[in-house]
Amino acid sequence: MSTVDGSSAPQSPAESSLATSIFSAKSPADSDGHAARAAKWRFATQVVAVDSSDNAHGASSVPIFQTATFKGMDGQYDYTRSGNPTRGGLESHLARIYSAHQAFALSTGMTCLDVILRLVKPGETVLAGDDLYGGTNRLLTYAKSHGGVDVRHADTTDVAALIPHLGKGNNVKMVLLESPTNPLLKIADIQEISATVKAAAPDAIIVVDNTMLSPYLQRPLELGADIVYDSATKYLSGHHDVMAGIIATGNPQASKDIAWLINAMGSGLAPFDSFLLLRGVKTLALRMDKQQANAQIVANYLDALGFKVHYPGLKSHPKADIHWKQASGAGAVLSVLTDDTQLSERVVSAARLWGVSVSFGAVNSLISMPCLMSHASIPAHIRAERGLREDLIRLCVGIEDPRDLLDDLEHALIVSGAIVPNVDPSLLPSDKLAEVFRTNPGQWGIERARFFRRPNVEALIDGVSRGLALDGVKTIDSDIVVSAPGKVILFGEHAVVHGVVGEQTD
Ligand SMILES: N[C@@H](CCSC[C@H](N)C(=O)O)C(=O)O
Repeated sequence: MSTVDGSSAPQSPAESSLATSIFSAKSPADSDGHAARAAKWRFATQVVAVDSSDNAHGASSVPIFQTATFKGMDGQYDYTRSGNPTRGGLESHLARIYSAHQAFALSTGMTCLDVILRLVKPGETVLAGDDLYGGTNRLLTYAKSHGGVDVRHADTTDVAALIPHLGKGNNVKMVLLESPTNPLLKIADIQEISATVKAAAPDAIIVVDNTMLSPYLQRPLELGADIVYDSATKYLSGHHDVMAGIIATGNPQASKDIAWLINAMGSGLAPFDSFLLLRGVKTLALRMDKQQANAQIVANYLDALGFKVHYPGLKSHPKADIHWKQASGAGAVLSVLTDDTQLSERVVSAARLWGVSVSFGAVNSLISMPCLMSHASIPAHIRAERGLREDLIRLCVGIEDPRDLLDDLEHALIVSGAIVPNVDPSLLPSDKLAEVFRTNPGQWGIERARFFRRPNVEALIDGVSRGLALDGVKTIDSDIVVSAPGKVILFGEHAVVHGVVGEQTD
């Protein structure tokens, strides 16, 4: 048969019986045991293998049904607030990767928490951790002041600390956990807490905010949680180009309640955002592997310099054993203390490749000061009570070349005065130390300085890539009092920096 241009080349797709057999757009028949084999696919395969068969034309990507309404009275869909095929395709995919009874896509992580908190009635109690995201704390505070819910906070790294709150009189209806926590990377034993709570308060719901690790690294539904939620703005989407949240439920009752609330409240994710999120989810495993390898390198580097680093991938983490019992990776968020708030502000303002921004989980690395940004909504006296220090810096590691990340971070540490390169004060008589600072214009406002011999970055990277834990280089702390002419002005959540930071003179 000749084609439009007169050539005799066969049409594509070929007009043959083959088109009705092996090229069928429908998913392969189960007669060949495909479903059983697919059930064994590993996570990195599952996230990519999106079932897009539920569409009229066999589109290999789930189509965007950018519509608010659907015609007729007896179809599967009538109104996108109640359901939409694009969002449905995303939710079916997410239910598979969470191994959930059902999954729901919402507009943000906080929308997820708002929906979940509505399962708690006035007079009932929510027991939450004492290190948790600022927005979570804000919403819990509102539920208490305006919803009549009794909200209590306890140290979830210590299961025994929860028990006094679980007595019948306390009417605990929900226990809300993060692990690792944002931003102190504290670890809660999800399985032990679930078992302890269910024994003391059988009707209580265990809810886990799993945003810091995603279902790739931690699966709370398999550890006893009833409901898991993620800010999908973070690792699930991975590119900071969509706001979204995911609720995954572990049982039919939770699914029924959550589905009812989302429809009633209209908090379902829009069709185009559902398409963007589904697109991002496909590379979750690939991105997270690279991001957490980079995070381990950065954590080892800062640990080697003698900084106090919070990261479950470090042997020094107090609850690393609990973490590795329930998670398969350390994640890509770490936090570090400089012992000096103004010094931390200078470090953050001197970073260039590390973007000064809230949020985490994207392919580009971010640096922030939680007390001024993501956790600014927690009152200062409560931050202090909870050990959330003003000088804390949070690092959210992306997929860049780790050498560039370390170069940029080290530059910021040097020009801010946090570290002094290649100076070993044990070789200098004490009266020479002040001279060292006077000749290093970046050494402004430092009450303490760390001297270090720069770790061998290539060895550091090679070590992490070969799974070796590197011992840190020795550092020497010296207490030096130096005048502090530098100024850094920060407004609210964003570091708006005005300051003059001297150039490092070699
Ligand atoms: N202005 C926002 C700050 C968002 S913080 C986002 C993310 N959860 C993080 O931890 O960085 C607010 O006030 O919530």
